Amino acid sequence: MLIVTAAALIRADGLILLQKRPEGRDMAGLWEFPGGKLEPSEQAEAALARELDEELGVSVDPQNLAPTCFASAKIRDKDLLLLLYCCREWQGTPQPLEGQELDWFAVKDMYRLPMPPADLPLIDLLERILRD
Ligand SMILES: Nc1nc2c([nH]c(=O)n2[C@@H]2O[C@H](COP(=O)(O)OP(=O)(O)OP(=O)(O)O)[C@@H](O)[C@H]2O)c(=O)[nH]1
Repeated sequence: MLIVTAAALIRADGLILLQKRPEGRDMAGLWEFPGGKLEPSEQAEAALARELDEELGVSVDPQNLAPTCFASAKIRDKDLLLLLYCCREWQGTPQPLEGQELDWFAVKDMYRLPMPPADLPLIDLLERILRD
């Protein structure tokens, strides 16, 4: 089972940061939430804070990562568990440190973006959670 943590970084105006997977990588061209796989015996929030630092150069206190929703999917015969956290407080301005494109989106605009199949149920859940 592959466990992946991902973050919806939510700006004061409500827009959420997504990154576009660069050419040459698996699922290139798809927009995804920043994050990545857990390393062996790594704690989930610590892993996500590490990924956000590596990918975007932002510093996040794991306490500011709010568990929000999850999705499970099969990717090339591997079972993936995708854990989505919301985060409204971080230090630094997100930078595309891995050659990815970055942009901010309203949740309702994510439906028309090409995203990994595992993310589709997350958008729906996220929209409902942020509305309530
Ligand atoms: N970060 C992130 N990964 C996602 C999302 N949706 C989704 O299916 N994934 C998948 O979860 C896995 C995350 O792995 P990763 O980012 O650590 O690794 P990678 O495939 O980019 O590269 P790597 O294996 O060389 O480290 C990838 O297979 C990715 O396609 C998402 O919204 N955010």
